[in-house]
Amino acid sequence: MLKTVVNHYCNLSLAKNNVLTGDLFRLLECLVITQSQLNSSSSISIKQIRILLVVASLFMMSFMAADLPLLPEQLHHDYLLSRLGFQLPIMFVVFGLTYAPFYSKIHDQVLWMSVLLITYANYWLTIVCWLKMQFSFPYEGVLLYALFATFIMRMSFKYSLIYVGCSVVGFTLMVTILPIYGEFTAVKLGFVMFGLATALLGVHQIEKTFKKLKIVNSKLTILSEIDQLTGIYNRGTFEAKFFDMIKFAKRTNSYICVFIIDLDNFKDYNDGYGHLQGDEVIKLQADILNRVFNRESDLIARYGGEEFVVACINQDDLHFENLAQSIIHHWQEEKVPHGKGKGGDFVCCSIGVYASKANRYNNGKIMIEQADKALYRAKAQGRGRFVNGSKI
Ligand SMILES: Nc1nc2c(ncn2[C@@H]2O[C@H](COP(=O)(O)OP(=O)(O)OP(=O)(O)O)[C@@H](O)[C@H]2O)c(=O)[nH]1
Repeated sequence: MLKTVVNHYCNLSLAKNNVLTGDLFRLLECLVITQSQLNSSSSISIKQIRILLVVASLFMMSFMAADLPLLPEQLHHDYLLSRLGFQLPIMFVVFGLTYAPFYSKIHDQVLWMSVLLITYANYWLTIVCWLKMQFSFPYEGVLLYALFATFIMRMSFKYSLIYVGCSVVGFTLMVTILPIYGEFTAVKLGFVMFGLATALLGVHQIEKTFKKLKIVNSKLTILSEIDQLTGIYNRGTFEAKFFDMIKFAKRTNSYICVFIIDLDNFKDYNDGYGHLQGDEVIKLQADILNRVFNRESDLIARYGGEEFVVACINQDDLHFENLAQSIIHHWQEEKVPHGKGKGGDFVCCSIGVYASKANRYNNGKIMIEQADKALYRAKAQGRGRFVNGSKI
């Protein structure tokens, strides 16, 4: 793809027959476009912005080496003044601004203002070159700056529109008031307008695609993290978040409590009432857990089938048993009939609890194993109860 774009642009450059900045300019244009296409799916970081500013400054300096031998000597002073006295310092100022803590909030505004100033410094140079020596300074810089700012530096569509508008107005006034490009004025004006409009369209397309990607991405995240039946976390998400909880508990010397909750005689319930009705009971279990564990830090997940897991963090281990009792109590209040099975009259669950301070000997895996053993005991003791594994 890079090869196709380069070929296309090199052919264009030959056709245009503009000499001052030469093929280097065109090659950079190609790279700018290709790079933008490749990078369009991610947003730009402050570190990348700094690197790009350095790259842009280096390119600008290399253009000077290419441009100066082709310019009449009488224009060297103005050329250097525009590049070294104005354009480069603007880039240094932007570079410095990136260190401000609020920079990411003003990136778009800083970008469009600085690129517009650089563009107008180029217009000033073009006018001076014409007035002093009737020298037609090429217009490619206008396109190059626009492409760099919009695609590579990721100016938003709104600011790209403002920038392109201001840039086109300035260029149009300049080439219509002064006959810098003579009989080619209309062609060059058309080329600049078409080039900038293309850039604008490209930014619009990228932004649109980006928005769609974000929506799809958030949907995918929900699908991969959440259990579809109950709307609570799935096992994978629980394990990832539980790992973070353990680290936090170690740092703050807090207690962590793991509850493993399993519906009693659920096979019988399914056999008697059907799978769809069984699903409703599973949803109710999730609902009860949401009611009992309502702190932001509580982790509630469906561990698999009719088994659930909850992890919570606390400064002491006193109230964990109350929470387990509260789950049983909620089921007793719900009075969901279980008459068709060999279990009790109403649906209930068994719970294994394990509370401990997290440390080297008591990591997440061990805590879950201990809670699981406690659950096994609760089942063996007759179901519809909890067993505190930390007290065994
Ligand atoms: N309706 C429904 N049933 C499920 C789902 N996932 C697992 N099950 C059922 O849950 C039942 C679990 O049965 P068992 O593991 O034998 O346990 P149990 O009958 O609850 O007995 P105890 O755990 O010993 O009290 C099986 O019949 C599974 O088919 C689900 O998503 N929906």
